[in-house]
Amino acid sequence: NRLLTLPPGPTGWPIIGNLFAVSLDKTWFHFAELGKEYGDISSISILGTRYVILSSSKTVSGILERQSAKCSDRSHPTMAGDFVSWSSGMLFVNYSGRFHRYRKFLHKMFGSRSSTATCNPIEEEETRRFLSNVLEQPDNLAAHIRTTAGAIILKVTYGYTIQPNEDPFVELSDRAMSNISPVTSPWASLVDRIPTLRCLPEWFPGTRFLQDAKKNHQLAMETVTRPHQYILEQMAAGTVKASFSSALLEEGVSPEEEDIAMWTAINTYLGTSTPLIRECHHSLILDVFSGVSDTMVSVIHAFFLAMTIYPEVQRTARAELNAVLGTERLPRLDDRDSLPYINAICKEVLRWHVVTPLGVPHVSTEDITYNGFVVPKGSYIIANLWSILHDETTYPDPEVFKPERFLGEKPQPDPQNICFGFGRTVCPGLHLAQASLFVSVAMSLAVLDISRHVEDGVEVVPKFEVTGGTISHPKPFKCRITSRSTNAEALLRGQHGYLH
Ligand code: HEM
Repeated sequence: NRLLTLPPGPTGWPIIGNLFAVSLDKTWFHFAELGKEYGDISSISILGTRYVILSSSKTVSGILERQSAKCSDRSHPTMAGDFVSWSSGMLFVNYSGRFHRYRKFLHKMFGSRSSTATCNPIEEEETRRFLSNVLEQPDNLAAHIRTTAGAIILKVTYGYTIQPNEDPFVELSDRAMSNISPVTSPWASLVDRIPTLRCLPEWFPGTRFLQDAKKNHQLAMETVTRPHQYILEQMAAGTVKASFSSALLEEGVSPEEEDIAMWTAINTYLGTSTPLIRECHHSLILDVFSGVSDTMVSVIHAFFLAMTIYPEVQRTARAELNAVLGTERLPRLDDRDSLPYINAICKEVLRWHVVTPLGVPHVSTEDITYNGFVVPKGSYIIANLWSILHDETTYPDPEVFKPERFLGEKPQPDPQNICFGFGRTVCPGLHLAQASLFVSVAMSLAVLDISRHVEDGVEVVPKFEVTGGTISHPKPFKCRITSRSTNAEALLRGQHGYLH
């Protein structure tokens, strides 16, 4: 149709297009500017690839949701996928039969609030352990958050309890992820563009990264197969604990399904920690799985930051906890429906600090038309979640942490419908993530007092600053954490029969 045009955007140079026009750091701010200048659907081109940026709920719903069948593919980076051997990873498989089976398995286990309910005791137990550790060593908050996120997901996925120090599985995945340099090297982008370069001989100058990639292959495969082996051994010995993997394998699966189950499990474990996602700009940096960049770690950290900056929110939350639960027990996941203010805090954390500000790019498998524009086949479609969740017409004073915006007669739109992505690739872990966040927030508020760090007798209000990258984290900040009351601490330690 001759009337259709590409979504508007800045004029680029021949061949390189807008290569040097896109800011690498916190690209979502730059894309938000594009949205203001060119409208809620805009586009740029880099080295022949078109990136279409959606900056409103309307465009996201019109394209990623209503035309989901045409735009649920992912990128297929040669280096990370074929070479370093993550090609079976969920974020790399094409929108195909294998992808559907991953989603089917994940949906079965985590597809609804009730199906994730089997994980509730794990979430509660690990959160109690987290709180005890924080009270013992409050200055190590960041490390405790990271350990807990890993502990929960390993137990949920494999029924495995991590060892307090130097756990072999954690160590293995950390090693695999930190060895990912061949994928992040600038050379990787060249191999992605010109896959035949992978055939260069080892003696060829500058090909060291190819050898490093080969070494990483072994490590990557071990990371995928070792936890799976652990489950099989536990099953054979009759000591297996209920988990995502055991539930799939105990049904009796064909070898092909077993392979899919193994990869689905690793997607859950590592994918939670950090989806391996392609950034959309020049150096084609891949933000990789690593304990450092982790969705749950990022959101729980943001909660502690918000409580430090906004003490009045803590006071209101405690009043609700006291009124609903009294002082005789700690909150549980069962209490979710009776604690509206705590739920509003969870929503506001997800809106205020957007963990994946640009989501995960979708790739179109055919031309898509929308509102007089054409999104050509093969385009990367990026939803600017940050722009949508910080749009001041939807969320007045977007930079202010205000849980009240989700209460009352006219609540503002629920950010959970945005921050987990859209369409057929919407985050399959969203129910698990919501449960984890609720239990951390409610139990932390019941047990801890989070206050500001005092320097020379003056309280320091931390700034809300975040890192760039596919998964954005709050920058390190100082806070003071103490026990809220001896009663709360006693409840945590089980003196009222709550701890088993
Ligand atoms: C606050 C926590 C989390 C946030 C903000 C988040 C966000 C996202 C987003 C935006 C996507 C891309 C959706 C799209 O294609 O539009 C995604 C995908 C994904 N998430 Fe999450 N996520 C979180 C927690 C989790 C958890 C707990 C799990 C594990 C069960 C998980 C597993 C995955 C997987 C496997 C994908 C890839 C889905 C696919 O390609 O089909 N995430 N997540």
